[in-house]
Amino acid sequence: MADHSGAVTSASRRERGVKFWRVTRRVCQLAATIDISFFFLFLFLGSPILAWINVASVAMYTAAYYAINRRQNRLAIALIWSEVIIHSALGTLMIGWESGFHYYLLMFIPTVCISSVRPGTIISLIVVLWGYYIGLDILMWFMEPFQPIPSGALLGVHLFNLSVVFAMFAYLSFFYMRMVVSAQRKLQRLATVDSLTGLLNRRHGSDLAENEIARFRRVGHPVAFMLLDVDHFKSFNDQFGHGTGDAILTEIGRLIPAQLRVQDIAARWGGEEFLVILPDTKIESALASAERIRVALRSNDWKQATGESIDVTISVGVSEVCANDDLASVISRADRALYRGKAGGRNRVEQEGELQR
Ligand SMILES: Nc1nc2c(ncn2[C@@H]2O[C@H](COP(=O)(O)OP(=O)(O)OP(=O)(O)O)[C@@H](O)[C@H]2O)c(=O)[nH]1
Repeated sequence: MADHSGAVTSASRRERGVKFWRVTRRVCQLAATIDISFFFLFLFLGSPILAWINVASVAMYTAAYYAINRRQNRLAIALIWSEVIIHSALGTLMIGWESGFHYYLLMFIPTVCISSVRPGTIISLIVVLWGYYIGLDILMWFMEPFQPIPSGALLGVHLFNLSVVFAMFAYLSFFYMRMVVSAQRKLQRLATVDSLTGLLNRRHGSDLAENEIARFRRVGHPVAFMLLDVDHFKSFNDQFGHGTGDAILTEIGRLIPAQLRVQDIAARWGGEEFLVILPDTKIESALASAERIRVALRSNDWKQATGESIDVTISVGVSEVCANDDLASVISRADRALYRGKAGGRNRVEQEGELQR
């Protein structure tokens, strides 16, 4: 089987990138809105310089927003970094460390970590940020702010800045958590599901089959197995092409579970071979299920599913787990029954040991 892991990794990286830029665009909108409210607040407080700094900030966030829309991502990042670095420094220098403008610098830590840059770059950026933050802190120990505002207003600005940074941290953490959970789900799906049929893949099917055999040993509830194989499948490939062959397998992946109970487990076992595990099922009921599947395939509208006027049939071998069975032995009995079905003319269900139909 071809190794698609490289393609999968780059696809998930691309998707992570798309989400990252979507969030960054939202952050630009939010930051611009906050800066507009700061403009009016500082005008009200009689600090026109600080008010006009916020106008410049709104312009930078708007430019960054449109840069992301035009996929000029480097420009967008440069604008956002510059805005936060300059604005937090100017706010601190003008009205003091207590203004809390420096908290915005801390936002870079999660932002840098969830962007797609290399670990070495992340560490360097965080070290530079740390130096800048500490430098600003030390500077403010030795100098008075250029344009102090009344202490009540200073407290208000401090609390507002602190709250915004809290909210942004929460938002980024939530976004990151959602990204991790969705990546985990995708990986789990890739590791357990057959991409063509949507059924479980062989490895996961084997694991669940082993579990059922272990459960049989523990509690003694019956477990039945079916091996299903498409008849003359090669001829469909040869006559109509691999695409039609794939469409047949996909349709079978839809038809088999439709005939099963929720607790039954269907897996793609090989190319055109499927395994069904029926927990709490004696062989008689398993034969009835197998027969239902056989009839459902036989009477399916294959023209609609594949675009070709074809008849698709399957042969099925059924076995039931007995004492001292392992996966190999119970599958091998189903396989022998399946082989008898093929030898007996195909399109039939066979039980281990004796002829069923
Ligand atoms: N289109 C398609 N073909 C597959 C896939 N996996 C396996 N095959 C083909 O399935 C065919 C299986 O052929 P055979 O093992 O000879 O079996 P058959 O033609 O079904 O004959 P019987 O089982 O004896 O009825 C081979 O030609 C494989 O190339 C797949 O994912 N897609």
